[in-house]
Amino acid sequence: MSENRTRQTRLFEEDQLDPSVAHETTKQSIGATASGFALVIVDIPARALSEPFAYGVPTTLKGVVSIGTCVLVPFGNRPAAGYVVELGQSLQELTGTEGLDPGRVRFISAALSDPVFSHTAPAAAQWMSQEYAAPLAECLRLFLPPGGTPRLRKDLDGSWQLVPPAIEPKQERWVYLTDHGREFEPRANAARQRQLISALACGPVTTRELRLLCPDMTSAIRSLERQGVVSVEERRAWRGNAAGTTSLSSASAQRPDQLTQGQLQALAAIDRAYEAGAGDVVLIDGVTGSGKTEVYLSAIEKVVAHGKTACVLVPEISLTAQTVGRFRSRFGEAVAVFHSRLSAGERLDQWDMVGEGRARVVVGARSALFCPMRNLGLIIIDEEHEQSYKQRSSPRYHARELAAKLAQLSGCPLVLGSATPSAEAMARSAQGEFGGVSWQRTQMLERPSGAVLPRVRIVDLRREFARGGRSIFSGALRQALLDVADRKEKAIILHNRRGFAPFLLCRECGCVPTCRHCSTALTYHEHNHSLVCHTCGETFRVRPYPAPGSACPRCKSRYLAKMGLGTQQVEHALRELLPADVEIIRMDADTTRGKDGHRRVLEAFDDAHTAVLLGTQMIAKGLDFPEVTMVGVINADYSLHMPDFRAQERTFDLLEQVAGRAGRAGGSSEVIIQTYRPDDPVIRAVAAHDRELYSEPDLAQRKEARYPPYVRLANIVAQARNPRAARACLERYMAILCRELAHTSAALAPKPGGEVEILGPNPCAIERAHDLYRYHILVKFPLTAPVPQALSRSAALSAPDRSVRLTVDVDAYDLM
Ligand SMILES: Nc1ncnc2c1ncn2[C@@H]1O[C@H](COP(=O)(O)OP(=O)(O)OP(=O)(O)O)[C@@H](O)[C@H]1O
Ligand SMILES: [Zn+2]
Repeated sequence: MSENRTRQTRLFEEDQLDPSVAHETTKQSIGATASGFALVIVDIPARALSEPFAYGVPTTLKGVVSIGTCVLVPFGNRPAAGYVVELGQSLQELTGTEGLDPGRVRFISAALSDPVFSHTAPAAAQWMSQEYAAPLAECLRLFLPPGGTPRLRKDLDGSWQLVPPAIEPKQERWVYLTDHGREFEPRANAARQRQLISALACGPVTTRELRLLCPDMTSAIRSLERQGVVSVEERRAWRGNAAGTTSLSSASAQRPDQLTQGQLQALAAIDRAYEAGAGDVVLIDGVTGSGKTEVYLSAIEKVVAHGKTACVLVPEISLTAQTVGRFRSRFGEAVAVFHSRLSAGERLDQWDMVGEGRARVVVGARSALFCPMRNLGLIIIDEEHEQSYKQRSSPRYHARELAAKLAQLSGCPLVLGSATPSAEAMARSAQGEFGGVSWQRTQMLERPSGAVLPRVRIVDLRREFARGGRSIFSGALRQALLDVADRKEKAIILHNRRGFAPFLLCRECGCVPTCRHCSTALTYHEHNHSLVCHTCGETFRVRPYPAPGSACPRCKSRYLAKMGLGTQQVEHALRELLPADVEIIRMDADTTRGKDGHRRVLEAFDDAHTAVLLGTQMIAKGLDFPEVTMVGVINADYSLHMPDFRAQERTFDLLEQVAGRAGRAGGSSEVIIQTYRPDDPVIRAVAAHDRELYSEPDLAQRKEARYPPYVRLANIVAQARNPRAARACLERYMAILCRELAHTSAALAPKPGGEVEILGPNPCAIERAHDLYRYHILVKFPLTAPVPQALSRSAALSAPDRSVRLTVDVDAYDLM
C-alpha cells in the first residue's frame, strides 16, 4: 500500500507552471513559506489520479485550511480545485509521502470554502475508489454538498475561471410579535393590522405565507414594525421539509402497546452492537409484516437520546409514500429526507440541515450515506436485498458495502433488515464475521397481534393450457378476483416485466430452452431468430410459434412461444372481468411519472373502497395496506429465466415480498401464483414460506460454479458503433489485466484452475443499445484479493479511443 502511494503521490515542479494559469496562483506559489503541508484530492475525475497529492500550506492560509476545505492548487500547467484530506506540520507526517522533497512541493493558492464534508469522507472515498475501480475525484464528489461547491471551468480563450457554487442557500423573512406587540391594541378601523396580529398570535410566520393570507400585507407590516409591534428577521429557508408528506392512512407510526418477542430480541442485538462500537452488523431476518420499521424507530430513539444521529436507507421507490410519514410522525422536524425527486435547492438545504445538526435522523435512498452526519450512531438499511442499492453509473458502489465501511469508520452499528435477505448477508452472518467486524442474524418469525402469513396457492399454467384455458387469468385467479370484488376488499396483482430478456417457452410442457453447457436460460434474439447463451456464447437457430416448423426441443410441441405481455393488456383483462365499481389502479413506470407519481397512485388505492392495484415489481415493496386480502401473480416465471446467476434469488425475493402484502391486518388472506414451473424450488419455497427449499441447492450450485457470495464478480463492458472495435478493446484490456494481475501476485495470475477466472469476451444479453454494440468479459476473483485496483489500472492503461466506451462494474448485479 505505502509503496504504491509513494509511486503515485507526485510533486509538481515550478517550471511546469503555465503562464496562462491565474496570475494569483503563480505569485503565491513562488517564494511562499510553508506553515504546514496538506494532502489534496484534486477534483479531476481520471483513473490515473488515484491518490491525493502533497502541497504546502502557505503562511497566509494558516488556520484557514482544514480537512474538507475546497482549495485552489496548481496542477501540472493548470489550476485545479481540490479538497484537503490530510494535514500535517511536516511532509513526513502525511500518508505516502516518503521520499518527497519538502523544498520542491508546490503551494495551495487559495482557500475557496469552509470544510464541506465529514471527517469520515476522505477515507470512505478512497476505499470506494479502490474497491469499485472508480476515479478518486468522482468518489469524493459524492460527499460534497450538491451544487454547493466551486468548480473550475476552462474558457474558450484557454484561461481558467472559478465558477462559484451553482446553488445558494435561500433566505426567508419571518415576522413575529415583539413583547410590546403582545399588548398592542390596533385602532378599530385598522383591519389589516388586526389580521396581521392575529396571524402572528401563535408564533412567527414568513412574509411568503402572510402574502398567501392576504396579498397586500406589506404596508401593515411596515407600519407595525415602525411602532415596535412586530419585528422582521431574515432566516435561512429549509426547502424540502414538506416533500414526501402524504395523506396515506398507514403513513404514521402509532407506537404499539407492546413489542413482539422478535422485536425485543432484534433491539437487544442492536444494543450490543452499539455498545461494542466497532461497526458490527446486525441482520434482521423478519418475515413480511413482522414490524421491522418499529424496530428501526425504537433503535433510533435510543441513539438520538444519546445525542447521536441515525441514517436510514430505504429503496428509492418506497420513499415518497409511507416511510417518510412514519419517521416524521415519530421524529418531526428532526428528519431530513433525500431522494432523487428533490429539486437542487431542496437537496442542498436538507444537506445543510444535517451538517448543522438540525436534522438528527436522515431518511433517504442510497445517496443519503454521503450527507455530512456528525456523531453518527446508527445506520439502517431497510429491504437490504434490494438491487437498487447498487449504483448503476460510476462510481458503481453498493450501499450495503459502503454503509459497512462508514459504520466501521464511525464505530456504530449497521442494521440490515429484510424478509428476504441477500445471499451475501446470509453467508456473512452464517460465518459470524466479515471484513473484520461481527455479522449477526436475528430472526422475527411472527407478525404482531396474531396476523399470519397468507396461504399460497400455485396454479400450473401447463394444465390450464391443456384444458383449453387461453385467458390471462386461470380459473382460480379469476374466482379469487371476483370474490374480492364481492366482499368489497382489495387485491394486488403483480405483472413483472422489468429487466426482462426475451425467451421462448413451450406452452405445453413449460420448458424453456437452456444452454447445454451452462444451464442458463437462452435469450431469444428476434432479428436473426436465434437463441444465444450469454455465458458461453453458443448460438442456436430457432423459429418460435406461429412460424411453420417451430418445435419445443423437449416435447416437440409447436407452441414454443415468445413470452411477452404488457401491464396494459392485463389492465384491460381486469376491466373486462370485474364489475364497474371495482377501481383498477395501474402502477408502473408509465403511471408514476413526475414528482408525486408514486404517492398519487398509492393514495388512490388507499382512498378506494374496492380496488385492484396492478403493477410491476414496484408494488412488491414495503406497502402496508391492511385491507389487501388477495395477491395474484400473473406469471411467476419471467425473472426465473433471466440469464443471470441471481435469477432464482431475485424471483424468490419478488414473490415472497409481494405475497407478504396480503393479510397484514390479520384475518384470512390468499396468494395465487400462476406458473409453468410448479416444481421449481423457488416456487415451492414461496408456497411454503420456506426460503431454504430453494436457497440450499442454489447456494451449493453457486459455490460449485464459483459465483457470489463465494467469489466477487466484475463485469467489464465495451460499447461501440463498430462491434469489432468493442471486442478488440476488451481483448486488449484482457491482455493488460493478465499482466497487471501477474504483477500483483503470482497467485492472482490467470491460469486454469487459478484464483482469478476471466470469461469472454462475449456479446452482452442486450447485444445492442442506443446503436452501440455491446460486448463484455466477466472476471471472478476471491473475496479479499486486491483485484479491483488491477481492473482500474488496466482500464487506465488500455486507454480505449473515443469510439469505445469501457465500463468496469465490480460486484455487478446487472449482467445484461
Ligand atoms: N409490536 C407491534 N404490535 C402491534 N402492531 C405492530 C407492532 N409492530 C409493528 N406493528 C404494525 O405491524 C404492521 C407491519 O409492520 P411493518 O410495516 O414495519 O412490517 P415490516 O416488517 O417492515 O414488513 P415488510 O417487510 O413487509 O415491509 C404495521 O402496520 C405496524 O404498525
Ligand atoms: Zn452456454
